[in-house]
Amino acid sequence: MKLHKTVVLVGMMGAGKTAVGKELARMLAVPFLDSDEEIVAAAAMSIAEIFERDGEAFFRDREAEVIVRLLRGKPGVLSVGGGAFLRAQTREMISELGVSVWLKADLDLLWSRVRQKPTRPLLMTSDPQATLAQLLAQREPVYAKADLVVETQPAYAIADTARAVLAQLALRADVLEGAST
Ligand SMILES: Nc1ncnc2c1ncn2[C@@H]1O[C@H](COP(=O)(O)OP(=O)(O)O)[C@@H](O)[C@H]1O
Ligand SMILES: O=C(O)C1=C[C@@H](OP(=O)(O)O)[C@@H](O)[C@H](O)C1
Ligand SMILES: [Mg+2]
Repeated sequence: MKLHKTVVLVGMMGAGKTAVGKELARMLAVPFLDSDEEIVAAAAMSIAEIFERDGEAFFRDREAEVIVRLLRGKPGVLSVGGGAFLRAQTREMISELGVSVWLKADLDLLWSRVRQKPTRPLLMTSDPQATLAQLLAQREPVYAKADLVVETQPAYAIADTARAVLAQLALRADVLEGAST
């Protein structure tokens, strides 16, 4: 298999972008990149600490820069933070240099995943479940602009979802050559 463009996984917090992206990169034998991990490593601070010290706008600017830098590298799998695709300029860069895949999940599944880890600053509210629901409603129309959509299901293991993404990519000869799925 030969990957011609970086595959960018977009979607809500808890959709599994980071977990599925790692597995997909392994299946494709290409590098795995995660914009959050890059920002955390460069800042030597957690995402929550960056939000607290420098604010969300600062984080969003760093996120946009990191994504463009990673897109210019050799093709791989790039999982971005849930808010990254909201920025029009970032969407344009992704559509120019990569292929976007929306990992779509419903509220119950997202909540079951994110409630276990209090690491996401946007959910540090008095009612994080309601906040998640609001963000999902606001963002779904934007995620729908992605090139491809893969629905994640509660019964799917990480590898099952990665295989579902691979099957979508295999339909696009301009993205992935020689897939036998
Ligand atoms: N079938 C599955 N698919 C994706 N993630 C899963 C699955 N089962 C459990 N998870 C877990 O859900 C959590 C959220 O996934 P993560 O990859 O961090 O999402 P995101 O990067 O989209 O916020 C992680 O702890 C991940 O391991
Ligand atoms: O949805 C968002 O705005 C965010 C999602 C997070 O990444 P994940 O989507 O990987 O959880 C992280 O970038 C930050 O907490 C903001
Ligand atoms: Mg992630």
